[in-house]
Amino acid sequence: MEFPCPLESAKFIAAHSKDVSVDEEEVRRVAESLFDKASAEEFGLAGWKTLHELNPQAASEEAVSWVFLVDTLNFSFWSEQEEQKYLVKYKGRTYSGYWSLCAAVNRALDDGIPITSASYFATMTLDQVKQVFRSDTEVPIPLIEERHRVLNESGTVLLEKFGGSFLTCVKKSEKSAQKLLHLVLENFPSYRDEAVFEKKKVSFYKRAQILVADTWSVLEGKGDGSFDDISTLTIFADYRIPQVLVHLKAMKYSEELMKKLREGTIFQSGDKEEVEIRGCSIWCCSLICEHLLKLYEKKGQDMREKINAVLLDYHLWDYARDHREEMKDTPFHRVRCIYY
Ligand SMILES: Nc1nc2c(c(CN[C@H]3C=C[C@H](O)[C@@H]3O)cn2[C@@H]2O[C@H](COP(=O)(O)O)[C@@H](O)[C@H]2O)c(=O)[nH]1
Repeated sequence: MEFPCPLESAKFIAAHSKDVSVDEEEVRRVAESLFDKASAEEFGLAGWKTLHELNPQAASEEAVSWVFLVDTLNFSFWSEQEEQKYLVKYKGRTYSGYWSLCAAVNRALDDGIPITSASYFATMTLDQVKQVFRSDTEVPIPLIEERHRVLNESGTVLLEKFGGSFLTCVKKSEKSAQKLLHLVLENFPSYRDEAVFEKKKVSFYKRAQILVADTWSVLEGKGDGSFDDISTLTIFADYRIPQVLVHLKAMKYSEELMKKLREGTIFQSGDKEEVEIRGCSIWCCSLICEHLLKLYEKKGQDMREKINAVLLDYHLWDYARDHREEMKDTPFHRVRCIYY
């Protein structure tokens, strides 16, 4: 099975894109604005645990299983109306979007449901999935049937090929992020996030790459998670990163695309506009990373251990979370799919 490289795909898409463009001047400005932040503690790997209370704080096999379960379901949390959305209350706080998924998982674990165990989610019924991911509003979690299907599929593969444990799959990657990425793509079909653009097969692999990144983070970059090639991953092309890149002016949409987005058009996975938005986002962030490293080099600092697409992505994603209000006039693209 052959898997296109997401970075090469992104370069090709950006070179042929009609409705989305990367502004090199603004990319440079964004890199400069990130310069001081990039050397701060919370920009680093430790932020994954210290900044987010719902993430596992351990680096155990159970914590790795939590990451696998969550990233298998890490897609499509946006709601048609901002005020009518899926929410989950957990330990006195109300969570939305991606964090509502994590809250529901932790709520299930507290209730004694072994939701992170492959032998459980391989044979979960639709009703059990509805119960575990029940909403605290009238709005259910989107794509519940697809979530049920990918849970059963992924759990079955884990049991059949990796003894029920994702850590076994991680160990087979022999501390290579690229090897783990390919093991995930070969074995778990729901992670094969690909499209055809200008007659060429292209890839984004958003969930597969974030699974590798979150595994690196939960293992704190140590032991089985000390991937020496982690910087070969790209950012994860979801629907928030493009929104924040446009907000920061590093990426631009044509008038007609902006109009469609403002109208709330729902695109299909693989549509030309969707592919251009996702490919240009990956390409734009690889340029921001490049500029950031150059800025540090000029200062005689080698930051290759500290700056990579994963940490830039985490930072931009958290930024988008913390700047919802300022970003409300910048639309995000809407696709209902299991890839992001
Ligand atoms: N590019 C990128 N996309 C990410 C994440 C995460 C969560 N990762 C965090 C978890 C632990 C670490 O601290 C990471 O920071 C979720 N998503 C995607 O966002 C969308 C949900 O957005 P909203 O509706 O606003 O919650 C949806 O497509 C989901 O798949 C990320 O990190 N990068």
